Amino acid sequence: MKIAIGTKNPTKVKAVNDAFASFIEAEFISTNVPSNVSAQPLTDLETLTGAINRAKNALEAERADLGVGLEGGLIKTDFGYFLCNWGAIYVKDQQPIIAGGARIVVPDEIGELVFAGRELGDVMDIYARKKNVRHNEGAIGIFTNGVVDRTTMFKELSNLLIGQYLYKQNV
Ligand SMILES: O=P(O)(O)OP(=O)(O)OP(=O)(O)OC[C@H]1O[C@@H](n2cnc3c(O)ncnc32)[C@H](O)[C@@H]1O
Ligand SMILES: [Mg+2]
Repeated sequence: MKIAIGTKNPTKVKAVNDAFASFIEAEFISTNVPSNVSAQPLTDLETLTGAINRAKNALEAERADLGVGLEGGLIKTDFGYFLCNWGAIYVKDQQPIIAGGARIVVPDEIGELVFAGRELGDVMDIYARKKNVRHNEGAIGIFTNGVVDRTTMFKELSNLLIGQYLYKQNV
């Protein structure tokens, strides 16, 4: 089976490889495809739509059997700004399989900059005085003191995806 992952971000690619390879034998290809939503999604619906679009676009771009999309966003609630993450598996002519990832609060100053138009990845680099946080521990890694990094978070999300995929194979 050929699996196309709609990103070149190493945290996402490693997460999907690690999670899926425990359960199915496949050739994994990572491919840069559009999410067809903004670079910085600001609602759950926009983030989820980005994940589904990436999965579908990856499948089509690579003529794969299965496409995977993972998307990160930031949402505003009455209790502050939260990281949000969504993922999708797309198989041709089937309803996408979807799953949500971890969400934690980030400081208001971060949320305000992102809602004013900045990308979270760029804001995090300035805030943490680091380079390329998005390809490493991620905002989630910074704000959990390294306990849960971006790869670990996306791996758990990928487990929710592959688990549902396997369940559906048997019904
Ligand atoms: O190459 P892609 O797959 O697009 O990877 P990305 O790091 O840009 O990730 P997303 O597009 O899924 O995330 C949307 C935006 O939110 C940022 N972002 C989301 N979660 C993050 C995190 O945990 N740490 C740092 N930046 C994050 C990210 O850098 C983008 O600006
Ligand atoms: Mg991006």
